[in-house]
Amino acid sequence: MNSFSRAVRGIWVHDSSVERVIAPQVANFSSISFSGKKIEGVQQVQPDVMANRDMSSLIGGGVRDVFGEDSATEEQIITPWTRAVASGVELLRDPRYNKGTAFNEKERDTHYLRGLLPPAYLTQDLQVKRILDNIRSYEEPLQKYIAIMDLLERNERLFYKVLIDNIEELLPVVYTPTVGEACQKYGLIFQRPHGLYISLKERGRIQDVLKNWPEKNVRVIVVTDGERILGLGDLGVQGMGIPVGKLGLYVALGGIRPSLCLPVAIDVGTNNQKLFEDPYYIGLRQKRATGQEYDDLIHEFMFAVKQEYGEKILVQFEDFANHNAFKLLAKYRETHLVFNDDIQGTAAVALAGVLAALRLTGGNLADQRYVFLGAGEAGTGIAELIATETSRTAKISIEEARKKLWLVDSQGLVTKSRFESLQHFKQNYAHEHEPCEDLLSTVKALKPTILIGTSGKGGTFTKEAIEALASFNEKPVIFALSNPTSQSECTAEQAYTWTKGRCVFASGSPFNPVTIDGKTYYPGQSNNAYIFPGMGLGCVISGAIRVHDDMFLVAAETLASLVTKEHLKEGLVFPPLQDIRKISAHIAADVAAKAYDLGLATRLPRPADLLAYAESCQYSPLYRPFR
Ligand SMILES: O=C([O-])CC(=O)C(=O)O
Ligand SMILES: [Mg+2]
Repeated sequence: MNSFSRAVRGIWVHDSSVERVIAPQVANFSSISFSGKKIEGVQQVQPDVMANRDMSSLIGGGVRDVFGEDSATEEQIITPWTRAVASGVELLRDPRYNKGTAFNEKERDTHYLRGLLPPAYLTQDLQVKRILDNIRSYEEPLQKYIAIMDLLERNERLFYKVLIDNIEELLPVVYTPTVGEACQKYGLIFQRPHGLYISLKERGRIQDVLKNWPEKNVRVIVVTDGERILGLGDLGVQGMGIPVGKLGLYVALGGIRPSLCLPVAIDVGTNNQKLFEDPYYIGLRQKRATGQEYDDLIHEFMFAVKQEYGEKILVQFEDFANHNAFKLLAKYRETHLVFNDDIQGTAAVALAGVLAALRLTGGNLADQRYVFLGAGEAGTGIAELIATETSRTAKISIEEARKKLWLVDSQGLVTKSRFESLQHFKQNYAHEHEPCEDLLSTVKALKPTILIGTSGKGGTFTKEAIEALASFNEKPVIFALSNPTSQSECTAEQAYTWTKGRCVFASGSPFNPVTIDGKTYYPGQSNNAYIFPGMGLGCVISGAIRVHDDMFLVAAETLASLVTKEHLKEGLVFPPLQDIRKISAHIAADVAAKAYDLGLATRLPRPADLLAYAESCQYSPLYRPFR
């Protein structure tokens, strides 16, 4: 290495504020550009350079040998990672560091930006306002989605600032319902790729693929195989929109820093005929791999991520079809830090909603009778968490507690007589009863106090069923949880109208307030976005190595406890989303405390004030000054 490149190493040591990692994947790589100049002959950074990285990003004690160079044996392949200070046009094109018109005069000089930007200087706040004005000018939700995701590709901090400052307005754009439409048209609207695509073509070399991801210190992965995207079914690899959206919320709602997040779409094909016919489809055009071939790919992935990122990598399974979702969770919860958001996250948010609703309707968990329309991941996940909490608080057996919860699937009421033909995850809820062929007859026969929709099918809470529910409950609780809005079991307006304004209503996707006869009702949003960002932050700050069900129970209790009397007076059973970062910090602190109590936390010593610690770890999207 010549003296010039040694000098460059010295500069790296002193400047970590604008550092970035670049990935010279080409075999003959021999130069990098530095401050607009080409530097020849730089091949490999000494591992000790990494010691000068921003170590606060290694929350909870990450591994130092992040590039795996120290530990590599002579036969092992290493990737010649190197870093450079970004400047000039490259700085403007780097979304992590770009500030656009918010670069000040001094930064424009120091970083070779003169002339590359128009003369005006805008504050970040003014940029936020400008972006909002732009987004609001689009009529179609999908146009808004494209515009804001485009911002993420240009200027990451501005994207998160816009999102964090305007959560209530923008959540429906970056998340349900619009993200559903975005996934359906993902090929058409495809611009720059987000996240990591792992298809059957990468079989046998998934770890190498992970090495192509520019961040080495990943702590949270959201992964889907695209088979059951929201209530929209199989969208193949276009399900990528979901991990990208969910990780956006990990950052905006939870405060996990963006560089720690990795969205993954696993592509094993699709059984969606429409996608085969779509010329713009971006995935493999083959039927879904199943059985051993499927299991092997997932297994390789699960072990590659642990190999690459260590024991404390959190993997969130998202939008897998029922048959795989339960199986994968059962298989990997023993060996990895994993949870399934559709089973466990949805369950925690629904339990929180029920706990808060009981403060409005009176009674306790054990007094309730529940009917679920839909007996898949969400339905059985919620049922099991409610049964667990009921068993714990009422001091009855879990079997007794389960008897209060009834499932209705496409064949009607789940009963003992159907036991043999039931999928295993429904069997705990096959109670003795006469057959009921649909929701209406079930509601009439069982007289539930709480009705929960997890069917993935829109319009399935019929007027007759809701009116029947309202006929024997003063304040019926109705949760229509399926997503996106088109799949919601009923609308907020229908629920309030059919119950003459008496119901406590929440839905998975947002509905606007409804005014009937001069009275306004405020529907709640029972979406797992209340839980997973805080759950993830709690795992990361405690260095948890496994997710225990009690961590979801505590997350639900914490969320419910944050619902105030004032919220309840308005009929709200969830706290306002605009407070979500605080809510997430509370959930994170309590989840972390539970992880410590259970001996699952590795970040030692345990911080004395976990809430203050959680808040101090939250990512801020404010621009940082450059030299
Ligand atoms: O993404 C959402 O809005 C909630 C969720 O996990 C699902 O519906 O699959
Ligand atoms: Mg989901």
